[in-house]
Amino acid sequence: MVLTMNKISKTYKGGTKKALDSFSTSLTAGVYGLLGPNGAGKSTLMNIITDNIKADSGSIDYDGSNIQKMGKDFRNILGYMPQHQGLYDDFSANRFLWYMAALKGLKKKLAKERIEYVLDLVNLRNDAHKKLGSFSGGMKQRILIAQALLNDPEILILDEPTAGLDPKERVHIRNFISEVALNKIVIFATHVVSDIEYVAKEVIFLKQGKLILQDTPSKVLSQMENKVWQAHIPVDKLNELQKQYMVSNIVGEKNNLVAVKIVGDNLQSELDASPALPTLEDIYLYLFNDFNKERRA
Ligand SMILES: Nc1ncnc2c1ncn2[C@@H]1O[C@H](COP(=O)(O)OP(=O)(O)OP(=O)(O)O)[C@@H](O)[C@H]1O
Repeated sequence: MVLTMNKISKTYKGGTKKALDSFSTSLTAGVYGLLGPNGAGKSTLMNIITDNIKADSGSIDYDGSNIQKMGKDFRNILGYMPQHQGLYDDFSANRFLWYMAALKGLKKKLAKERIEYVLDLVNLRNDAHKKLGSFSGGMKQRILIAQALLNDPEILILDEPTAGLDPKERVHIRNFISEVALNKIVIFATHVVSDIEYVAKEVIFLKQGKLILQDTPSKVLSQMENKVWQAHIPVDKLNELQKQYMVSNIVGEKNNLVAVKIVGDNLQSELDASPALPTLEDIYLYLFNDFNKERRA
């Protein structure tokens, strides 16, 4: 089970910059967290893998076969949960899944089995006859993941599956994703770094269409030593500090002091700071904030 992307590039009609710029990687079973700010190219990449849009150049192979040539055979092993999927509010969950199963071309007997299976998997069996319009945000996300799993895909693509969820639902969904990922390639695109910190086998950072870093969370964290610092400063210096540095965390302390976590290069002497343990979120800020660019310039 290997999905290989070879130098994929895409510029939209009328666009001046590349939405994807020679993107290459190789994915095997497990969860890949796809991280990047708005406009980094995440949706473009997912739309190219799912064949919703065509790349200008480059190719994608699955187990050595070109996915364009595989055609329907590739679509049959793909599950996709798009970011903005219109839900049919008047449909019951059950009817929605039957409808999606028909679109995927599942035969009636198999569709019945799979619908029962996915309803159990996402813990919505008892709500299957309720209208989607009455579902909570978390239930809606779960039914959308369920439809992506109807064909038991080998490749599962999830575009912001935890958007708009409360912390409990969020933990529930991500645990569920790591469970189903045991024998699937899962691409999990998100802005919420903490969602993938604990479930991703590898994290892929995408910036302006380019892959800038891909590694296991622990290796990414270890590469970022000496980029995250902590200092204790008087509270009245906080505003000034935030104008000059990327402050990732602030905690009030006694005696008008605040403990701050700051992300950036060589801050030890400048700020009388000591090294702090980085989180993936700190690394995201380091890679995507403009403070470092300005400071390096
Ligand atoms: N249909 C389109 N036509 C023209 N430009 C587009 C189109 N879709 C995306 N773009 C541009 O391509 C670039 C990549 O966009 P893309 O939607 O892939 O990013 P993203 O990482 O998914 O962003 P977000 O997190 O906001 O969903 C952006 O500069 C965007 O403006």
